[in-house]
Amino acid sequence: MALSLLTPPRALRYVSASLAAALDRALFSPTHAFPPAVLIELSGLAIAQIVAREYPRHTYPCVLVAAGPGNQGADGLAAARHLRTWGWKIAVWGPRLKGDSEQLATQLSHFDVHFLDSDAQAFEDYLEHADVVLDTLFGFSFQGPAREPYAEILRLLSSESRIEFAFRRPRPPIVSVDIPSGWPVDASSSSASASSSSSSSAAASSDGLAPPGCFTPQVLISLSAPKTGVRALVSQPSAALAPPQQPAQQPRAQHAHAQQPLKHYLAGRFIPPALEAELGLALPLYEGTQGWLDVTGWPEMSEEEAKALHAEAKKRQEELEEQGVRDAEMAEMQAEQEDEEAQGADEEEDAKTVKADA
Ligand SMILES: NC(=O)C1=CN([C@@H]2O[C@H](COP(=O)(O)OP(=O)(O)OC[C@H]3O[C@@H](n4cnc5c(N)ncnc54)[C@H](O)[C@@H]3O)[C@@H](O)[C@H]2O)[C@H](O)CC1
Repeated sequence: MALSLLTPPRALRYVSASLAAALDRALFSPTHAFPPAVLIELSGLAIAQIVAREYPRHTYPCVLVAAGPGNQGADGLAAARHLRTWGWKIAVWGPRLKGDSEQLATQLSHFDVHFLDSDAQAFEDYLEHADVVLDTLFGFSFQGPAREPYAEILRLLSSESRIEFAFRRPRPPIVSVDIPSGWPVDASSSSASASSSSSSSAAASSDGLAPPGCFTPQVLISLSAPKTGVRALVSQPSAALAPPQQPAQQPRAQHAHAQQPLKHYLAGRFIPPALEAELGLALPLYEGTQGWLDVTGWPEMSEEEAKALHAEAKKRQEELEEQGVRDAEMAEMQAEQEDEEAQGADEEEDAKTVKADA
């Protein structure tokens, strides 16, 4: 099959948790030299832009950010800072922030952000005020089942656990990053085979997509590449019917989130081409200057397409490297030629001076 990298298929290649972790390690390594804080900022900016696009401030003025203990929590805090500077009201629930997250929390403390107490009750109380929940609890390093205090937050977010609050405002829509928190990061092609990673005694979710005891988000933002654990969620038939480029803008009070088709975005436009080729990621092309891409309804890439893209990416990389070597050789030859010319001019000048002196 003849495929050109200029027109990659509108299809997605899923990665396992171990491949996602290998990608992170490579990006952070001296070879690629990305400090985690830089990638967290880039991810945070894209996440904030997507939240702003899907949930405009006039209708969804208050965002509750659930920040986990790892880098995903830091992504959420970076997004929170951007959203705050753009005018959203922000509350953060994040009981164990360390490293980059601690620094981001310090930054946020100067932006009039409301930090909730670390108990689950504080989170539950604030759910009544929030218009959107940004779920940045766990990313690809999650290994279920969730431990407290996170397990209780996941229970609060799962629709079935909200029945007792039916007389209150409906649960706000949830934006999840990489993997809805609580879901297994690695899964086969069917949601039925996804093992419970949260409350093992909970019933299956009402939409049949989420593993038992887990919630289904309205928006999913995959960073770098979608993880195998979201296959079933992303490929649900209603997702394919979602009109592209149309944000979900119903007022919060009427937000029938359970019926909303999932919006799926890809962000993380920072993967060096050589690394993409090396890991066989077969990433789609981003548009213009945007750091995110709406991939709602995109099907899974076939093995054949992935192999063809991988081969082409490798070939292109080799060509770039060869071109680089040729450019370097040309530059060296040019520099040598200039040196020789300069030396010749000096000798000519010296000869003239000697002649004049004589
Ligand atoms: N290349 C990229 O796309 C980038 C993605 N980024 C984001 O980073 C996360 C992955 O970050 P990492 O720190 O490796 O892991 P997590 O955020 O998933 O959290 C690990 C953290 O959670 C604890 N933990 C794990 N399982 C449990 C559990 N069952 N109960 C309680 N706690 C648990 C664990 O101990 C750690 O403390 C990725 O998803 C992206 O969101 C970066 O921005 C960089 C680039």
